[in-house]
Amino acid sequence: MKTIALIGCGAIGSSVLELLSGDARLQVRWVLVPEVSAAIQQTVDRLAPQALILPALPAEARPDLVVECAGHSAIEEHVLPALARGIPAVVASIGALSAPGMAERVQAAAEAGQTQVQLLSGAIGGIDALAAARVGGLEAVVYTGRKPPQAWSGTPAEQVCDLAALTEAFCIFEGTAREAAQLYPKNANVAATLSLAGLGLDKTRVRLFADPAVDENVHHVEARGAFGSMELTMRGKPLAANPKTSALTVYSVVRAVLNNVASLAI
Ligand SMILES: NC(=O)C1=CN([C@@H]2O[C@H](COP(=O)(O)OP(=O)(O)OC[C@H]3O[C@@H](n4cnc5c(N)ncnc54)[C@H](OP(=O)(O)O)[C@@H]3O)[C@@H](O)[C@H]2O)C=CC1
Ligand SMILES: O=C([O-])CC(=O)C(=O)O
Repeated sequence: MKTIALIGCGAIGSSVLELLSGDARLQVRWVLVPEVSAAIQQTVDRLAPQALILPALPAEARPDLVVECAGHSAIEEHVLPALARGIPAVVASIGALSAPGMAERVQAAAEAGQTQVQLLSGAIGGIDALAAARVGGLEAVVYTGRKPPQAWSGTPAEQVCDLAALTEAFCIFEGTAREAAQLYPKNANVAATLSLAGLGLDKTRVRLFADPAVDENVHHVEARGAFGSMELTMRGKPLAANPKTSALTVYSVVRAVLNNVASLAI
């Protein structure tokens, strides 16, 4: 049986616990969160009663896999130390790698621990195709993210428009994937993922829209290069517990965990 340390127990983490509970091939033994709320305690009691809820992984703990679904700060706080100790990790908060030097630090920690960090595809598809296309050479990758106005609450979008009063789509951001990931840490992880798979954080063009006409998180990707071209639209249903986050992100985390314990991985 493989043991897991889950980092974060919010909209994604609690749904991941739900979907993994009862699988005899694995056990979530640690849930790492800054503070234990009553809601988290109840969720863990119900879905992973054997798990310890802690602010950090104890020095003697040795999970087979660390699963991050917490937020950008969790990379520095939990993922880097785990990798350096030789514990493999799967990561959802990919935008964290847009901070200066962070992608290099993550790689160096995995090398020091002789292990591997897997950047999850999360809410977007086509990462396999884009990463393969990069081998032949890419010319352009453009990402457009479109979410309902309330998904942008508490973000810098509030400084450029009145979200509640929008009657048509409003472009809240245009720039590079690096800038998008820094400005919108809870909404532009997909932009970072596409750029790390493809043309890089500084050459991937990004536009973000608050759009009252949509009730899904719509991700559109256009890429061209030596391979030919691709165009992809994902219409992700948001999680009820967090409208910023698409349900597919949960399934992507679960897929990665199950691939770790399966005899046949896909
Ligand atoms: N790759 C992708 O496609 C996507 C990636 N994401 C990433 O996943 C993250 C989580 O999303 P979601 O579950 O919807 O967010 P929520 O806000 O619902 O949950 C976040 C959880 O993580 C905890 N947390 C925050 N910071 C830390 C930390 N440093 N260490 C441990 N736990 C921490 C929070 O605790 P508390 O409430 O006490 O702060 C909370 O339990 C997003 O912030 C984003 O970075 C999200 C969507 C798509
Ligand atoms: O879940 C989504 O639709 C995408 C998202 O929040 C992100 O890219 O950070």
